[in-house]
Amino acid sequence: MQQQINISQRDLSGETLISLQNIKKSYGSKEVLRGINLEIKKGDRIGVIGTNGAGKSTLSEVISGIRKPSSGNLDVAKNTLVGIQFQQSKYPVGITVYDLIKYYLEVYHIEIRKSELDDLMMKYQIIEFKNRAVEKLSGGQQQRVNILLSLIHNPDLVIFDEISTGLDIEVRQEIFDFIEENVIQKNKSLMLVTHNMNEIEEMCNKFIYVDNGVIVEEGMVADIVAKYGSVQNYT
Ligand SMILES: Nc1ncnc2c1ncn2[C@@H]1O[C@H](COP(=O)(O)OP(=O)(O)OP(=O)(O)O)[C@@H](O)[C@H]1O
Repeated sequence: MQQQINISQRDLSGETLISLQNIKKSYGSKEVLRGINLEIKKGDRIGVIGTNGAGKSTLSEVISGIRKPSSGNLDVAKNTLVGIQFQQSKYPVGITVYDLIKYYLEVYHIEIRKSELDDLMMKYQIIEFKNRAVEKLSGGQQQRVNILLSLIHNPDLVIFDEISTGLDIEVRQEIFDFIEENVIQKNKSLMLVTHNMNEIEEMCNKFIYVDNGVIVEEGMVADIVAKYGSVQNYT
């Protein structure tokens, strides 16, 4: 049977950036998303919780537009820019950090002064290895590059998938401060896929709990904290 997929960029009502209705995604015969309904509004910071294999990364990839759903409706408000930091990234062999960043700047037509770019690379603590090939970096160094690239075009919605993997405490704090300043304080939207409940409490105002390809619970982080003392106690 032919499944119906509708993906459209259009004017959405109010503050809605992205709307998913009955989104399903299968890999072969395996149905990984089984009917997701979700509305992402301007300023929403949604923590995505769930067990391994629940479908969280697949959902992130569908929302970012990089993976096509098998069926359902995906509406994106006109001119919405999305950024995504993947859990695992592979770049062309031999390309340097600096050339990769310059490539992203060109693709998004972003004009930035050399001094600004140096400041940014300093903040992410990647300046010292900017001329090294990306595949030669450590996991944490690559993660810093991935996070920088997910935010470089100043997206309306940014999706982080296990953002803290490989980051030491000091770099993590720098990056979280940058996100606070450039995403949270600017009332932009974010989705944070994580197994770390403290991160959800720190960065998110909403949460969804994904189990076996469906959202089984959703609500406000403040309500969870009021009821259970912390998000940690809720899960
Ligand atoms: N490209 C793919 N081809 C086939 N199966 C896939 C593919 N990507 C993911 N899967 C399968 O889909 C299911 C959901 O995977 P997904 O990565 O979306 O879950 P997740 O909730 O993000 O898991 P985790 O917490 O372990 O990262 C898993 O069983 C996974 O093996």
